[in-house]
Amino acid sequence: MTGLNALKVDANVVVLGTDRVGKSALTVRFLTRRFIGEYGDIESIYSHNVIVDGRDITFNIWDSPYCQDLSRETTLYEKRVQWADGFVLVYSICDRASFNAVTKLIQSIKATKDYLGMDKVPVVIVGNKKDLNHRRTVLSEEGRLLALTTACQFYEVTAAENYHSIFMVFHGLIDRIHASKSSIKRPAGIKGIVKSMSAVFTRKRTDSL
Ligand SMILES: Nc1nc2c(ncn2[C@@H]2O[C@H](COP(=O)(O)OP(=O)(O)OP(=O)(O)O)[C@@H](O)[C@H]2O)c(=O)[nH]1
Repeated sequence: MTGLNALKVDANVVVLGTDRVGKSALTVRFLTRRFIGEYGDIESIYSHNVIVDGRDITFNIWDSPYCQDLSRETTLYEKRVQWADGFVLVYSICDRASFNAVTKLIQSIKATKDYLGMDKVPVVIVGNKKDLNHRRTVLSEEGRLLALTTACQFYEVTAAENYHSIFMVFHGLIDRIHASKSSIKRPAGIKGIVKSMSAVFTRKRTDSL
């Protein structure tokens, strides 16, 4: 059973970014492989099951609208940070302000995690709307540098045109979530305590022979 459980991964992912950067487009593209032009202002949590390399992965994806004043919605914001195993932070390559907002979000996620005494959380930075290269105001190098200095992953994508790169975003994140979950040492349950106690006594008995 342990072997089977090791192949099951549950991942809570929060998608954040300023308005109109393509958060819903990206989420829906990953869930359905489709691009639907307009999505409305709905805050939703989607559940999506995929099997990759024999691993059964359940993504719970929280697509949430942006609130400029993070302090105004502190409780909800903290709730998201507590709930999340990982973040997808989206900006548009044609919108400098959305890129600056991602920089602020990284700092505020880190600060909230520290404040709540929680472990570091995996973050993927996504520059969307790569198809609008002629209107680009944020260089790829800037995204890459931000990721490098904040220990995040980085992708540039076009949610409007491409499924594969969106797939890479979520699967890159799941690998990191999996790694960070397996590195957390869980406190031994009662079974673990009984096991280690009996190991000590068995050793003693053998030692005294
Ligand atoms: N050209 C282009 N347009 C895109 C792309 N992704 C999304 N869009 C468009 O950008 C607009 C905003 O997309 P949404 O997915 O609604 O963005 P959002 O971040 O969820 O927006 P809010 O609901 O305001 O938070 C829509 O008109 C989309 O059709 C892309 O890769 N390329």
